[in-house]
Amino acid sequence: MAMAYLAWRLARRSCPSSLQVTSFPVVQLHMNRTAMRASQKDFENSMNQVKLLKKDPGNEVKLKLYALYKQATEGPCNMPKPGVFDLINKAKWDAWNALGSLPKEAARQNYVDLVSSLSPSLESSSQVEPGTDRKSTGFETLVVTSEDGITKIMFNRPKKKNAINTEMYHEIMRALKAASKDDSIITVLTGNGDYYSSGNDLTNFTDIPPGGVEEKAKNNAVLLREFVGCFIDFPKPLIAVVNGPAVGISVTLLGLFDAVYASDRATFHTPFSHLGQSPEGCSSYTFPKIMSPAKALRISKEVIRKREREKLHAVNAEECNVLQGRWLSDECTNAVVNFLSRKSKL
Ligand SMILES: CCCCC/C=C/C(=O)SCCNC(=O)CCNC(=O)[C@H](O)C(C)(C)COP(=O)(O)OP(=O)(O)OC[C@H]1O[C@@H](n2cnc3c(N)ncnc32)[C@H](O)[C@@H]1OP(=O)(O)O
Repeated sequence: MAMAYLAWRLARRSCPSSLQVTSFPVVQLHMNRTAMRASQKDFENSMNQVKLLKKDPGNEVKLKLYALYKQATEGPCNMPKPGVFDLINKAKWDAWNALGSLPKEAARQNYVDLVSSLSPSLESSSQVEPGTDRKSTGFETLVVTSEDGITKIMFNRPKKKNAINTEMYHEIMRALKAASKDDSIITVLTGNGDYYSSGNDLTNFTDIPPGGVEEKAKNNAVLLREFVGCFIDFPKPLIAVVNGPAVGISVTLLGLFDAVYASDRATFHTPFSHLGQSPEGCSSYTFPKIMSPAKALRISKEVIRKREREKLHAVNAEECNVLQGRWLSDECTNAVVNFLSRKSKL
Protein backbone atom coordinates (compact mmCIF):
# COMPACT_ATOMS: atom_id res chain seq x y z
CA MET A 1 0.00 0.00 0.00
CA ALA A 2 2.91 2.33 0.68
CA MET A 3 4.12 1.80 -2.88
CA ALA A 4 0.66 2.41 -4.23
CA TYR A 5 0.47 5.58 -2.22
CA LEU A 6 3.79 6.77 -3.63
CA ALA A 7 2.64 6.01 -7.13
CA TRP A 8 -0.53 7.91 -6.46
CA ARG A 9 1.43 10.90 -5.17
CA LEU A 10 3.61 10.83 -8.28
CA ALA A 11 0.57 10.60 -10.48
CA ARG A 12 -1.00 13.60 -8.82
CA ARG A 13 2.16 15.58 -9.30
CA SER A 14 2.47 14.79 -12.98
CA CYS A 15 -1.19 15.18 -13.94
CA PRO A 16 -2.96 16.99 -11.07
CA SER A 17 -6.18 17.73 -12.90
CA SER A 18 -6.80 14.09 -13.72
CA LEU A 19 -7.79 13.11 -10.19
CA GLN A 20 -10.49 14.99 -8.34
CA VAL A 21 -11.29 14.19 -4.75
CA THR A 22 -14.62 12.72 -5.67
CA SER A 23 -13.93 11.36 -9.13
CA PHE A 24 -11.86 8.38 -8.16
CA PRO A 25 -13.66 6.26 -5.60
CA VAL A 26 -17.17 7.54 -6.10
CA VAL A 27 -17.36 6.91 -9.82
CA GLN A 28 -16.17 3.40 -9.19
CA LEU A 29 -18.64 2.92 -6.40
CA HIS A 30 -21.61 3.33 -8.74
CA MET A 31 -20.68 0.23 -10.66
CA ASN A 32 -21.99 -3.29 -10.31
CA ARG A 33 -24.60 -2.69 -7.63
CA THR A 34 -26.55 -5.65 -8.88
CA ALA A 35 -23.73 -7.99 -7.98
CA MET A 36 -24.27 -7.37 -4.27
CA ARG A 37 -26.33 -9.60 -2.00
CA ALA A 38 -26.53 -10.05 1.82
CA SER A 39 -25.43 -6.69 3.27
CA GLN A 40 -26.27 -4.78 0.14
CA LYS A 41 -28.20 -2.18 2.09
CA ASP A 42 -25.31 -1.36 4.41
CA PHE A 43 -22.97 -1.37 1.47
CA GLU A 44 -25.20 0.99 -0.49
CA ASN A 45 -25.61 3.27 2.49
CA SER A 46 -21.86 3.40 2.83
CA MET A 47 -21.46 4.25 -0.83
CA ASN A 48 -23.94 7.09 -0.39
CA GLN A 49 -22.01 8.32 2.62
CA VAL A 50 -18.84 8.42 0.55
CA LYS A 51 -20.63 10.60 -1.97
CA LEU A 52 -21.44 13.10 0.78
CA LEU A 53 -17.82 13.39 1.70
CA LYS A 54 -16.87 17.00 1.11
CA LYS A 55 -13.38 16.71 2.46
CA ASP A 56 -10.68 14.63 0.82
CA PRO A 57 -10.17 11.56 3.01
CA GLY A 58 -6.64 11.16 1.66
CA ASN A 59 -5.24 9.09 -1.13
CA GLU A 60 -4.51 6.05 0.97
CA VAL A 61 -8.12 5.83 2.14
CA LYS A 62 -9.44 6.38 -1.38
CA LEU A 63 -7.28 3.57 -2.68
CA LYS A 64 -8.51 1.30 0.10
CA LEU A 65 -12.12 2.16 -0.69
CA TYR A 66 -11.55 1.46 -4.35
CA ALA A 67 -9.84 -1.85 -3.68
CA LEU A 68 -12.48 -3.03 -1.22
CA TYR A 69 -15.24 -2.03 -3.58
CA LYS A 70 -13.68 -4.01 -6.42
CA GLN A 71 -13.04 -7.00 -4.19
CA ALA A 72 -16.56 -6.91 -2.77
CA THR A 73 -18.17 -6.73 -6.18
CA GLU A 74 -15.79 -8.62 -8.47
CA GLY A 75 -13.67 -10.77 -6.18
CA PRO A 76 -9.88 -11.05 -6.41
CA CYS A 77 -8.06 -8.77 -8.83
CA ASN A 78 -8.67 -10.08 -12.34
CA MET A 79 -7.16 -7.32 -14.46
CA PRO A 80 -3.82 -7.41 -16.22
CA LYS A 81 -1.20 -5.41 -14.41
CA PRO A 82 -0.98 -1.90 -15.92
CA GLY A 83 2.29 -0.73 -17.38
CA VAL A 84 4.82 0.92 -15.15
CA PHE A 85 4.13 4.39 -16.55
CA ASP A 86 0.36 4.09 -16.09
CA LEU A 87 0.81 5.30 -12.54
CA ILE A 88 -2.80 5.86 -11.57
CA ASN A 89 -4.13 2.53 -12.80
CA LYS A 90 -1.10 0.81 -11.36
CA ALA A 91 -1.77 2.32 -7.93
CA LYS A 92 -5.37 1.12 -8.14
CA TRP A 93 -4.33 -2.30 -9.37
CA ASP A 94 -1.74 -2.62 -6.57
CA ALA A 95 -4.34 -1.75 -3.96
CA TRP A 96 -6.85 -4.25 -5.30
CA ASN A 97 -4.30 -6.98 -5.87
CA ALA A 98 -3.00 -6.55 -2.31
CA LEU A 99 -6.33 -7.88 -1.01
CA GLY A 100 -5.43 -11.29 -2.40
CA SER A 101 -8.21 -13.82 -1.97
CA LEU A 102 -10.16 -11.88 0.65
CA PRO A 103 -13.78 -13.15 0.38
CA LYS A 104 -16.33 -10.77 -1.12
CA GLU A 105 -18.34 -10.79 2.11
CA ALA A 106 -15.34 -9.70 4.18
CA ALA A 107 -14.41 -7.02 1.67
CA ARG A 108 -17.96 -5.65 1.81
CA GLN A 109 -17.81 -5.58 5.60
CA ASN A 110 -14.39 -3.90 5.59
CA TYR A 111 -15.73 -1.30 3.18
CA VAL A 112 -18.67 -0.54 5.48
CA ASP A 113 -16.34 -0.38 8.52
CA LEU A 114 -13.93 1.93 6.76
CA VAL A 115 -16.67 4.32 5.72
CA SER A 116 -18.12 4.29 9.19
CA SER A 117 -14.70 5.19 10.62
CA LEU A 118 -14.84 8.28 8.40
CA SER A 119 -18.23 9.25 9.78
CA PRO A 120 -17.12 11.93 12.27
CA SER A 121 -15.55 13.92 9.46
CA LEU A 122 -18.58 13.25 7.29
CA GLU A 123 -20.86 14.61 10.00
CA SER A 124 -18.71 17.59 10.70
CA SER A 125 -18.29 18.45 7.07
CA SER A 126 -21.99 18.26 6.44
CA GLN A 127 -23.09 20.18 9.50
CA VAL A 128 -20.49 22.81 10.11
CA GLU A 129 -18.94 25.47 7.98
CA PRO A 130 -15.14 25.42 7.99
CA GLY A 131 -13.55 27.75 10.47
CA THR A 132 -16.52 27.87 12.80
CA ASP A 133 -16.31 26.79 16.41
CA ARG A 134 -18.03 23.43 16.83
CA LYS A 135 -19.22 22.49 20.28
CA SER A 136 -19.92 18.84 20.93
CA THR A 137 -22.95 18.16 23.02
CA GLY A 138 -23.65 15.03 25.02
CA PHE A 139 -20.98 15.60 27.68
CA GLU A 140 -21.88 16.27 31.30
CA THR A 141 -18.38 16.74 32.67
CA LEU A 142 -16.53 18.18 29.69
CA VAL A 143 -16.80 20.96 27.16
CA VAL A 144 -15.48 19.75 23.82
CA THR A 145 -14.97 22.21 21.00
CA SER A 146 -13.31 22.07 17.61
CA GLU A 147 -11.94 25.09 15.82
CA ASP A 148 -9.15 25.82 13.35
CA GLY A 149 -7.88 22.26 13.41
CA ILE A 150 -7.75 22.07 17.19
CA THR A 151 -10.06 19.94 19.26
CA LYS A 152 -10.19 21.21 22.82
CA ILE A 153 -11.33 18.94 25.63
CA MET A 154 -11.98 20.98 28.76
CA PHE A 155 -12.60 19.38 32.16
CA ASN A 156 -15.77 21.02 33.39
CA ARG A 157 -16.40 20.34 37.06
CA PRO A 158 -14.90 23.58 38.38
CA LYS A 159 -16.80 23.45 41.67
CA LYS A 160 -15.14 20.10 42.39
CA LYS A 161 -11.75 21.34 41.15
CA ASN A 162 -12.29 19.19 38.06
CA ALA A 163 -11.95 15.98 40.06
CA ILE A 164 -12.33 13.06 37.68
CA ASN A 165 -15.34 10.97 38.59
CA THR A 166 -16.33 7.74 36.87
CA GLU A 167 -18.56 9.52 34.37
CA MET A 168 -15.72 11.87 33.49
CA TYR A 169 -13.26 9.00 32.90
CA HIS A 170 -15.71 7.57 30.39
CA GLU A 171 -16.42 10.92 28.77
CA ILE A 172 -12.71 11.71 28.38
CA MET A 173 -12.23 8.34 26.66
CA ARG A 174 -15.17 9.06 24.39
CA ALA A 175 -13.91 12.55 23.57
CA LEU A 176 -10.42 11.24 22.81
CA LYS A 177 -11.79 8.55 20.53
CA ALA A 178 -13.84 11.14 18.65
CA ALA A 179 -10.88 13.53 18.47
CA SER A 180 -8.68 10.80 17.06
CA LYS A 181 -11.06 10.49 14.12
CA ASP A 182 -12.21 14.05 13.55
CA ASP A 183 -10.56 16.43 11.12
CA SER A 184 -8.49 18.24 13.73
CA ILE A 185 -4.69 18.24 13.71
CA ILE A 186 -4.03 18.46 17.42
CA THR A 187 -5.96 17.87 20.61
CA VAL A 188 -5.72 20.03 23.70
CA LEU A 189 -6.75 19.15 27.24
CA THR A 190 -7.33 21.88 29.79
CA GLY A 191 -9.45 22.69 32.83
CA ASN A 192 -12.29 25.12 33.43
CA GLY A 193 -11.94 27.30 36.52
CA ASP A 194 -9.03 27.71 38.89
CA TYR A 195 -7.85 24.08 38.78
CA TYR A 196 -6.55 21.99 35.92
CA SER A 197 -7.75 18.94 37.87
CA SER A 198 -7.59 17.65 41.42
CA GLY A 199 -7.14 14.12 40.07
CA ASN A 200 -9.22 11.09 40.84
CA ASP A 201 -12.52 11.98 42.48
CA LEU A 202 -12.12 10.35 45.85
CA THR A 203 -15.82 9.63 46.05
CA ASN A 204 -15.10 7.06 43.33
CA PHE A 205 -14.09 4.81 46.19
CA THR A 206 -17.37 5.14 48.04
CA ASP A 207 -20.02 3.40 45.95
CA ILE A 208 -19.18 -0.16 46.89
CA PRO A 209 -20.77 -2.82 44.62
CA PRO A 210 -22.37 -6.05 45.94
CA GLY A 211 -19.01 -7.83 45.55
CA GLY A 212 -17.49 -5.53 48.17
CA VAL A 213 -14.28 -3.50 48.20
CA GLU A 214 -12.34 -6.15 46.29
CA GLU A 215 -14.76 -5.85 43.40
CA LYS A 216 -14.57 -2.07 43.62
CA ALA A 217 -10.76 -2.14 43.48
CA LYS A 218 -10.89 -4.51 40.53
CA ASN A 219 -13.41 -2.36 38.67
CA ASN A 220 -11.30 0.73 39.25
CA ALA A 221 -8.19 -1.06 38.01
CA VAL A 222 -10.01 -2.13 34.83
CA LEU A 223 -11.28 1.43 34.30
CA LEU A 224 -7.86 2.93 34.95
CA ARG A 225 -6.15 0.57 32.55
CA GLU A 226 -8.60 1.33 29.77
CA PHE A 227 -8.41 5.05 30.48
CA VAL A 228 -4.62 5.21 30.40
CA GLY A 229 -4.65 2.93 27.34
CA CYS A 230 -6.57 5.62 25.43
CA PHE A 231 -3.73 8.06 26.07
CA ILE A 232 -1.09 5.52 25.07
CA ASP A 233 -2.87 4.87 21.79
CA PHE A 234 -3.95 8.42 20.99
CA PRO A 235 -2.63 9.02 17.47
CA LYS A 236 -2.49 12.81 17.16
CA PRO A 237 -0.30 15.33 18.94
CA LEU A 238 -1.77 15.78 22.40
CA ILE A 239 -1.18 19.03 24.26
CA ALA A 240 -2.00 19.85 27.88
CA VAL A 241 -2.66 23.45 28.85
CA VAL A 242 -2.32 23.29 32.60
CA ASN A 243 -4.26 26.32 33.71
CA GLY A 244 -3.94 25.76 37.47
CA PRO A 245 -3.02 23.15 40.06
CA ALA A 246 -2.87 19.57 38.84
CA VAL A 247 -3.06 16.65 41.22
CA GLY A 248 -2.70 12.86 41.01
CA ILE A 249 -3.67 11.21 37.77
CA SER A 250 -4.00 14.55 35.98
CA VAL A 251 -0.25 14.95 36.56
CA THR A 252 0.94 11.40 35.99
CA LEU A 253 -0.80 11.25 32.62
CA LEU A 254 1.19 14.23 31.39
CA GLY A 255 4.10 11.94 30.62
CA LEU A 256 2.01 10.55 27.75
CA PHE A 257 1.37 14.00 26.24
CA ASP A 258 3.46 15.48 23.46
CA ALA A 259 3.71 18.94 24.98
CA VAL A 260 2.67 20.47 28.28
CA TYR A 261 2.07 24.19 28.67
CA ALA A 262 1.89 25.42 32.25
CA SER A 263 0.38 28.77 33.22
CA ASP A 264 1.90 30.69 36.12
CA ARG A 265 -0.87 29.28 38.32
CA ALA A 266 0.00 25.68 37.53
CA THR A 267 1.39 23.37 40.22
CA PHE A 268 1.98 19.64 40.01
CA HIS A 269 1.34 17.30 42.90
CA THR A 270 1.42 13.50 43.05
CA PRO A 271 0.35 12.50 46.55
CA PHE A 272 1.07 8.78 46.15
CA SER A 273 2.38 8.19 49.66
CA HIS A 274 -0.06 10.60 51.32
CA LEU A 275 -2.90 8.53 49.89
CA GLY A 276 -1.22 5.16 50.40
CA GLN A 277 -1.24 4.64 46.66
CA SER A 278 1.33 3.88 43.99
CA PRO A 279 2.12 5.38 40.55
CA GLU A 280 -0.33 5.19 37.70
CA GLY A 281 -0.64 6.66 34.21
CA CYS A 282 2.64 4.98 33.19
CA SER A 283 4.42 7.59 35.30
CA SER A 284 6.69 4.96 36.84
CA TYR A 285 8.09 4.63 33.33
CA THR A 286 7.61 8.06 31.74
CA PHE A 287 8.68 10.31 34.60
CA PRO A 288 12.22 8.96 34.87
CA LYS A 289 12.71 9.55 31.18
CA ILE A 290 10.60 12.69 30.82
CA MET A 291 13.57 14.90 30.10
CA SER A 292 13.83 13.63 26.55
CA PRO A 293 12.82 16.13 23.88
CA ALA A 294 9.10 16.45 23.27
CA LYS A 295 7.97 15.79 19.73
CA ALA A 296 4.76 17.23 18.31
CA LEU A 297 4.62 16.03 14.74
CA ARG A 298 2.15 13.27 14.05
CA ILE A 299 4.52 11.20 11.94
CA SER A 300 7.30 11.44 14.50
CA LYS A 301 4.86 10.47 17.18
CA GLU A 302 3.80 7.41 15.25
CA VAL A 303 7.37 6.24 14.93
CA ILE A 304 8.31 7.01 18.50
CA ARG A 305 5.16 5.57 20.07
CA LYS A 306 5.28 2.42 17.95
CA ARG A 307 8.52 1.43 19.64
CA GLU A 308 7.12 2.09 23.09
CA ARG A 309 3.48 1.06 22.83
CA GLU A 310 3.95 -2.50 24.00
CA LYS A 311 6.13 -1.43 26.87
CA LEU A 312 3.68 1.27 27.94
CA HIS A 313 0.74 -1.14 27.91
CA ALA A 314 2.77 -3.57 30.03
CA VAL A 315 3.65 -0.80 32.49
CA ASN A 316 0.02 0.31 32.56
CA ALA A 317 -1.15 -3.24 33.31
CA GLU A 318 1.45 -3.68 36.04
CA GLU A 319 0.59 -0.34 37.67
CA CYS A 320 -3.10 -1.21 37.68
CA ASN A 321 -2.39 -4.59 39.32
CA VAL A 322 -0.36 -3.01 42.10
CA LEU A 323 -2.88 -0.21 42.62
CA GLN A 324 -5.71 -2.72 42.89
CA GLY A 325 -3.91 -4.03 45.98
CA ARG A 326 -3.08 -0.56 47.30
CA TRP A 327 -6.74 0.45 47.19
CA LEU A 328 -7.47 -2.33 49.68
CA SER A 329 -4.72 -1.20 52.07
CA ASP A 330 -5.34 0.53 55.40
CA GLU A 331 -3.20 3.49 54.36
CA CYS A 332 -5.29 4.17 51.29
CA THR A 333 -8.62 3.57 52.98
CA ASN A 334 -7.70 5.88 55.87
CA ALA A 335 -6.50 8.63 53.54
CA VAL A 336 -9.71 8.56 51.52
CA VAL A 337 -11.89 8.44 54.61
CA ASN A 338 -9.90 11.33 56.11
CA PHE A 339 -10.41 13.43 53.01
CA LEU A 340 -14.07 12.65 52.76
CA SER A 341 -14.61 13.41 56.42
CA ARG A 342 -12.64 16.65 55.89
CA LYS A 343 -9.99 15.89 58.54
CA SER A 344 -7.18 16.08 56.08
CA LYS A 345 -6.43 18.02 52.95
CA LEU A 346 -3.33 18.08 50.82
C1 LIG B 1 -10.40 4.98 39.19
C2 LIG B 1 -9.02 5.31 38.76
C3 LIG B 1 -8.14 5.82 39.89
C4 LIG B 1 -6.87 6.36 39.36
C5 LIG B 1 -5.84 6.71 40.43
C6 LIG B 1 -5.73 8.14 40.60
C7 LIG B 1 -5.13 8.67 41.65
C8 LIG B 1 -5.18 10.10 41.93
O1 LIG B 1 -5.55 10.96 41.16
S1 LIG B 1 -4.65 10.51 43.50
C9 LIG B 1 -5.12 12.20 43.73
C10 LIG B 1 -6.52 12.33 44.30
N1 LIG B 1 -6.80 13.72 44.62
C11 LIG B 1 -6.59 14.25 45.81
O2 LIG B 1 -6.13 13.61 46.72
C12 LIG B 1 -7.01 15.67 45.96
C13 LIG B 1 -8.09 15.81 47.01
N2 LIG B 1 -8.51 17.22 47.11
C14 LIG B 1 -7.90 18.10 47.92
O3 LIG B 1 -6.95 17.82 48.59
C15 LIG B 1 -8.47 19.49 47.91
O4 LIG B 1 -9.82 19.44 47.54
C16 LIG B 1 -7.73 20.45 46.97
C17 LIG B 1 -6.31 20.72 47.50
C18 LIG B 1 -7.63 19.90 45.55
C19 LIG B 1 -8.47 21.81 46.88
O5 LIG B 1 -8.66 22.30 48.19
P1 LIG B 1 -9.56 23.58 48.40
O6 LIG B 1 -9.09 24.70 47.55
O7 LIG B 1 -9.61 23.82 49.88
O8 LIG B 1 -11.01 23.19 47.84
P2 LIG B 1 -12.02 22.13 48.46
O9 LIG B 1 -11.30 21.02 49.13
O10 LIG B 1 -13.04 22.83 49.25
O11 LIG B 1 -12.66 21.53 47.13
C20 LIG B 1 -13.83 22.07 46.54
C21 LIG B 1 -14.81 20.96 46.34
O12 LIG B 1 -14.23 20.01 45.46
C22 LIG B 1 -14.20 18.72 46.06
N3 LIG B 1 -13.01 18.02 45.63
C23 LIG B 1 -11.84 18.56 45.27
N4 LIG B 1 -11.01 17.61 44.87
C24 LIG B 1 -11.66 16.44 45.00
C25 LIG B 1 -11.30 15.10 44.73
N5 LIG B 1 -10.13 14.76 44.24
N6 LIG B 1 -12.21 14.15 44.95
C26 LIG B 1 -13.44 14.46 45.42
N7 LIG B 1 -13.84 15.72 45.68
C27 LIG B 1 -12.95 16.69 45.47
C28 LIG B 1 -14.15 19.03 47.55
O13 LIG B 1 -14.62 17.92 48.26
C29 LIG B 1 -15.09 20.21 47.61
O14 LIG B 1 -16.41 19.71 47.52
P3 LIG B 1 -17.57 20.34 48.41
O15 LIG B 1 -17.11 20.17 49.83
O16 LIG B 1 -18.78 19.55 48.07
O17 LIG B 1 -17.64 21.78 48.00
